[in-house]
Amino acid sequence: MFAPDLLKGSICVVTGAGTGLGRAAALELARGGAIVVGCGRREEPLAETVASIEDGGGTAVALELDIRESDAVNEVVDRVLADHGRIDTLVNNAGGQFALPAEYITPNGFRTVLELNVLGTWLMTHAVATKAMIPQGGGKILNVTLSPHDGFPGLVHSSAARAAVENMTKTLSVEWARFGIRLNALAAGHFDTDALATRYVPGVKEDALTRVPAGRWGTVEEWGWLVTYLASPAGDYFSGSVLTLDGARDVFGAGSYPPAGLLEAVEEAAIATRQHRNDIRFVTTGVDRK
Ligand SMILES: CCCCCCC/C=C/C(=O)SCCNC(=O)CCNC(=O)[C@H](O)C(C)(C)COP(=O)(O)OP(=O)(O)OC[C@H]1O[C@@H](n2cnc3c(N)ncnc32)[C@H](O)[C@@H]1OP(=O)(O)O
Ligand SMILES: NC(=O)C1=CN([C@@H]2O[C@H](COP(=O)(O)OP(=O)(O)OC[C@H]3O[C@@H](n4cnc5c(N)ncnc54)[C@H](OP(=O)(O)O)[C@@H]3O)[C@@H](O)[C@H]2O)C=CC1
Repeated sequence: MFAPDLLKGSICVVTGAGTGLGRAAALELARGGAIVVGCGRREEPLAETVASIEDGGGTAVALELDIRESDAVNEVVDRVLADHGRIDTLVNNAGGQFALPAEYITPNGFRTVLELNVLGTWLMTHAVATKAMIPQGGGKILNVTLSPHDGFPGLVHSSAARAAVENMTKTLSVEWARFGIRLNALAAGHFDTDALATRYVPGVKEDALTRVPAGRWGTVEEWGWLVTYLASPAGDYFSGSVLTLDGARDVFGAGSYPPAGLLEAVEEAAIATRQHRNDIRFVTTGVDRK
C-alpha cells in the first residue's frame, strides 16, 4: 500500500504484536521500513510475527512484557533505547476484556480490565515519553480503543476503560505538545481477529456484525494501513484526535441489548453453582441468601 521507505529507520514499539491487530500493524510498519519492537506476554506468537517480518525482508525483534508491570515496562523501554537509541512511535495495542452482563462483573473482573487497558497503556506511555520521546524531542503514540463510543452494553468495564484512554490521549496531546509528542486514539470497530472469534460466546460475534452498516468485518490489513499512515510523515499533524475505523458502527450506536446468546450463556453457567444463584438473587432482589 505504501512506499517501502516511508518509515525507513523509524523505531516502532507495538504492544500485543503477536496476534490480530497488533500483528497486522507490526507487519505493515515493517513493510514501510520501520524497525519493529513487538511486545507481549507470550514468546511464541511474537516470534512468529518477527519471523514473518524477516521473511518479508523487514527488521523486528520480540521482547516479552506484561504491560501491567511497571518495573518490566521500564526495563523494556531501557532495553529498546540501549539497542536502538530512540523510539519514534509507540502503538499501545495490547488490551482486551470479556463480554459479560454488568450485573455479573465482580470487583476484581472490573479491576482487571481497567488495569490492562488503562494502567497498562499509561505505564507504556509514561515510560516511553519520559525516557525516549521527551529527551529526543518528539514522537507519536497511538492508543487502540473501541467503537461504539456512546456506551457498549455487555462491555461496561472496557467501555469505561477505553473512554479513559481516549481522554488520557487528548489530555496528554495538550500537555506534551511542547515536547513534540503527538498522541491519537484509534477506535476499532469489529475486526475479524482470532480473539474475536474464540474469546466470545458463539452468536455474539455474528450479532456484532448486524450492527455494522458497512455489512462486513474490518480486515486486519485495513487496520495496519491506518496505523502506518499515522506513524508516517503524512500523519504528522494529527494529535489529540480519535480516529474511528469501523464501517459506520459508531453512527449505528449501541443498538439493542443483549446480543444474541450472551445472557443465555451466562445464565446457564450461573445456575451451576449455588454462589452464583445467590448472586443473581441478590442482584435482582437485593436479598442476600447466605
Ligand atoms: C457484547 C459484545 C461483544 C463484542 C465484542 C467486540 C468488540 C471487542 C473486540 C475485542 O476487543 S477483540 C479481542 C481482544 N482480546 C480480548 O478481548 C482478550 C480476551 N480476554 C482476555 O484475554 C481476558 O479475559 C482478560 C481480559 C485479559 C482477563 O484475563 P486475566 O487472565 O487477566 O484474568 P483472570 O486473572 O483470569 O481473572 C481476573 C478477574 O476477571 C474475571 N474474569 C476474567 N475473565 C472472565 C470471563 N471470561 N468471564 C467472567 N469473568 C471473567 C475473573 O473472574 C476474575 O475475577 P474474580 O473471579 O477474581 O472476581
Ligand atoms: N478485534 C476487534 O474487533 C477489536 C479489537 N479491539 C482492540 O484491539 C486490540 C487488539 O485486539 P485483537 O488483535 O483483536 O485481540 P488479541 O487478543 O489478539 O490482542 C491482544 C494482544 O495483547 C496482548 N496482551 C494482552 N494482555 C497483555 C499484557 N498484560 N501485556 C502485554 N501484552 C498483552 C496479547 O498477547 P499476550 O497474550 O501474549 O500477552 C495479544 O497479542 C485490543 O486492545 C482489543 O481490545 C478493539 C475493538 C475491536
